[in-house]
Amino acid sequence: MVTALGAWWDSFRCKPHPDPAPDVQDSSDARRSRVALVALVISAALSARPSRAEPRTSQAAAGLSGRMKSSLMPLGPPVSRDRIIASFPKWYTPAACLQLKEHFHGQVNATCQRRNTGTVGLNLSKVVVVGDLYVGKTSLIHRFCKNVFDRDYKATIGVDFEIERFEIAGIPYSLQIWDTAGQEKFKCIASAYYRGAQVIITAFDLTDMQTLEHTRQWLEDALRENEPGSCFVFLVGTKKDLLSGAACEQAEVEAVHLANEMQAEYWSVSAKTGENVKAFFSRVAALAFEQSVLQDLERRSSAWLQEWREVYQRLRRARDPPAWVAVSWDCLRGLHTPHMHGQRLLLLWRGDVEPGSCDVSVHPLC
Ligand SMILES: Nc1nc2c(ncn2[C@@H]2O[C@H](COP(=O)(O)OP(=O)(O)OP(=O)(O)O)[C@@H](O)[C@H]2O)c(=O)[nH]1
Repeated sequence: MVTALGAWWDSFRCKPHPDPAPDVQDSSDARRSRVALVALVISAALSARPSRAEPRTSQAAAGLSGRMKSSLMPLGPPVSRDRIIASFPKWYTPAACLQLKEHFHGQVNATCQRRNTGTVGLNLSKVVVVGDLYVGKTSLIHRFCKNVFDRDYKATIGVDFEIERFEIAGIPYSLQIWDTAGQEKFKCIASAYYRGAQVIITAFDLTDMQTLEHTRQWLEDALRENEPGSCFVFLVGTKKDLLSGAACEQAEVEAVHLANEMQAEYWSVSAKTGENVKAFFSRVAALAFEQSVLQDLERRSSAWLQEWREVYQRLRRARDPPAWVAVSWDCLRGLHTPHMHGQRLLLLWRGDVEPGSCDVSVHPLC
């Protein structure tokens, strides 16, 4: 049935429809003669089929069944426990943070619970770490990704990157973390990798306030390669373990001031002791994830609205409106809109549900 609907939809979309005659019996007649109610039955096939990979149990995943869930799960081992983010990680200081919310956006929560996140452009965010040489960029990344600390300095040549997997609100998500060289002679190589960053981390050494000043230039260079307003910016003071509490607080006052100027979120960390490192990257991941989901929802909602408008216009003009119309799965969410009342039709099939992964049937009730 799905194939038949798909074929019909192709013909409905591709072939020109006759223009409406002035006295054409349009959908209002259809409305009078037959109010069609449609019931969708999405069959138990959803839950009956075995999943490809058993996901890690999490709150959001627990209520979901079978095929749809598994199609969103990555292949490979489950993410480690400390990469599972169920609630929104907190800021370091409210004096310089990107947002004060303690929960995921309502729409993001709802989308994740339905497992209705898209797949394109959502599963991975690019993070670029910049700053002077020797401030501790590589050490910060290695502490987080490998849980190691090397006291010997080895300069980064050009760039390097790590991919770190998370599960956020039940959805698999990864950060691609780019470590760039701080040495001037490698700057032109590194800057070629700034493009497409969703997050820019500007690092400085808390024991060397000159490196804080230089973060302005690093940020400017990184932003130049990206769309205005498209990146989250973090300012990170490293080597916290080398300062007394009072000295750290003093350095932070200056750093927070600059962070506000840069519209950045501020964090103090130590790669040596690991202090704040996980919390920091969890915050980065959660903010990037939330933004990706919201952007994806926006993209998709404009796509389905466009599609629905097109279908609706054609139906209004059609001499002999079809009994069934195939529209995208996302259009289902528009069914309760006033546009739909009295339409004798409906729907359902969308390309990104795997063919055969669920049975969908439509029952006109009267
Ligand atoms: N005590 C202490 N030392 C640190 C910390 N982070 C980094 N270091 C040391 O600082 C030095 C420089 O660290 P790197 O991570 O290599 O610095 P980098 O910013 O990546 O340097 P480039 O690759 O040249 O840009 C190394 O000797 C590290 O061991 C820290 O949190 N505490």
